[in-house]
Amino acid sequence: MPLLKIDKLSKSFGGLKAVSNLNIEINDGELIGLIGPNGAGKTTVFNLLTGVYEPTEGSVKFQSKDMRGLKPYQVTQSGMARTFQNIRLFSDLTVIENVKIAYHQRSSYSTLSAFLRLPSYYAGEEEMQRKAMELLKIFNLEDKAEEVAKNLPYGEQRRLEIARALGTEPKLLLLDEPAAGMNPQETHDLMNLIRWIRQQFNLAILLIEHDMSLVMGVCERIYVLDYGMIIAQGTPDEIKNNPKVIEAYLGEEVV
Ligand SMILES: Nc1ncnc2c1ncn2[C@@H]1O[C@H](COP(=O)(O)OP(=O)(O)OP(=O)(O)O)[C@@H](O)[C@H]1O
Repeated sequence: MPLLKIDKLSKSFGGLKAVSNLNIEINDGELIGLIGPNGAGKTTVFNLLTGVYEPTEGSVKFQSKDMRGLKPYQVTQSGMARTFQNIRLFSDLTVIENVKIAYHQRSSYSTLSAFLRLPSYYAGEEEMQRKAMELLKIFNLEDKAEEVAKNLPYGEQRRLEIARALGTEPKLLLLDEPAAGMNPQETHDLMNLIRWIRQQFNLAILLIEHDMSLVMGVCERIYVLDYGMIIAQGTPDEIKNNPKVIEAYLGEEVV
């Protein structure tokens, strides 16, 4: 069984079919791209996967489990984490608190032990602090641990958002335009980071991105959406040379 199986998924908003008859499969550890013009339906796919929207039709199976009706926090607990096109951090909390919240979503100690401040609560807290610091080190943010998130430069906020998503220990990470607003050097560093994360954390990644150097550089397979429908899928080379994709999205200059 694939890690994720999207089967004939559709979503309508009134008369608009934002996603139409979508079929996608992702296996363990794959790095997959989802590209297409503005308004093609890419973020809607993420919202369908993460329980923000209910599908109009079709199904999503993740680790063989039917995801229908799950709330976003239940989707996170089941092992799928995401970042957002417009960064969504807890902007008034510190950097480390942002990551610890993610671990709390997965915490092993009970609410009762937290309430009663039992030893298991303190052990859990210490463990979380340690793990959160480790993550911050990986993302080169350990010196910023006690800074308020909103005071970080843009590129660091993006990295923190990815770190926080990883704190929930996902098997599938959904990245929505992680390179948006980054300069070429930051985008290049992000490319290496994405590759490294996949290996280090042993997870699959589904990446929405308009920066073609990033998508073509890291993805093994790419799905192309246009008007809510998949118009092509294949390796980066196949996608670059697909006439339908060139016409709908890439233009002549990429070829
Ligand atoms: N909650 C909503 N209500 C009504 N229409 C919506 C809603 N969410 C998305 N849409 C519409 O669905 C279509 C797909 O939008 P979506 O944001 O998924 O596209 P996208 O491919 O992510 O675009 P972009 O690359 O610009 O982020 C658009 O026409 C959008 O206006």
